[in-house]
Amino acid sequence: MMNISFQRPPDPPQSGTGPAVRAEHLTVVRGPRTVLRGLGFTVPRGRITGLLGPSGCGKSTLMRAIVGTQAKVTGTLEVLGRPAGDALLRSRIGYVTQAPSVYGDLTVRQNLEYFAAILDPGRAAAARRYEKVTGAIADVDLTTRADALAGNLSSGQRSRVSLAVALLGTPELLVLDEPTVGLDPVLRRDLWALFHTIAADRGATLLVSSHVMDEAERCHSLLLMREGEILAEGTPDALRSRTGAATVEAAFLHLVDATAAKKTAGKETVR
Ligand SMILES: Nc1ncnc2c1ncn2[C@@H]1O[C@H](COP(=O)(O)OP(=O)(O)OP(=O)(O)O)[C@@H](O)[C@H]1O
Repeated sequence: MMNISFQRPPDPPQSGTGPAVRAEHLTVVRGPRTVLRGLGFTVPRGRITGLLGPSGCGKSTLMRAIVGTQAKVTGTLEVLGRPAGDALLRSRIGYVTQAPSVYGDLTVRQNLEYFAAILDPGRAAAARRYEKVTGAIADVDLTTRADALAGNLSSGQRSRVSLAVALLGTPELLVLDEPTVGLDPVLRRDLWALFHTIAADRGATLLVSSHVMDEAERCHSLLLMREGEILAEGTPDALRSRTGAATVEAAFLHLVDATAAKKTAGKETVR
């Protein structure tokens, strides 16, 4: 278990200039479907932004577009001041997919050493790599399991190995696709505390997706998504007060109803 206690999100220092991510008229087509439709939003730097919405609404597709691995993206998508997918962004972004990308037949340390050698190759860098790997393992609280085979870890522990890999490059932007899915409440709390430590200590920007609305309260700002569209963006407090709702989940439902009513009214006017 990670040795960090959770507190209400402090405001970390802002780093860089301009938003970490800026989208305008962002559209993504997958197969025969338009999965994201004309999105416009920003992700502030140095903060934790939650990308929340029900399963299938397009969160993973949006994250893939941001990290530059999604085809058929049109519109404007700027990441850390450059066009998404720009080669210069590769070392500045850490991306953890839903399926932990670790080698089950290597130990935790060997997994990290493998990726560290890609990022920082050569004998001369061996001491630096050792320090980075040891630090990343400690960051995700897996020091006591460093010599365990990744294939023998729980799914939550494997997710944390993936996160440690993403931390190796000291990324400015960390994109985490549903990192807490399937974790017990204690691990979930500890992982969120780790996200806050990363944002506060490194000034990193975190974009974290979840389909669980109660994770909203752990974020500095939110993007609420549904059916390929952004319903709203802002702080949890702002979203609650804008909708008069007591919780972000209630605010989400309010926005869903309001959007549906607007669409119906639009259709009636067109007829
Ligand atoms: N390769 C594909 N071809 C066509 N449609 C796809 C493809 N992959 C995903 N989709 C569709 O795109 C939509 C968005 O999927 P996406 O994985 O981005 O959603 P999500 O919000 O991340 O879902 P979850 O929370 O379940 O991971 C879904 O309706 C899905 O069926």
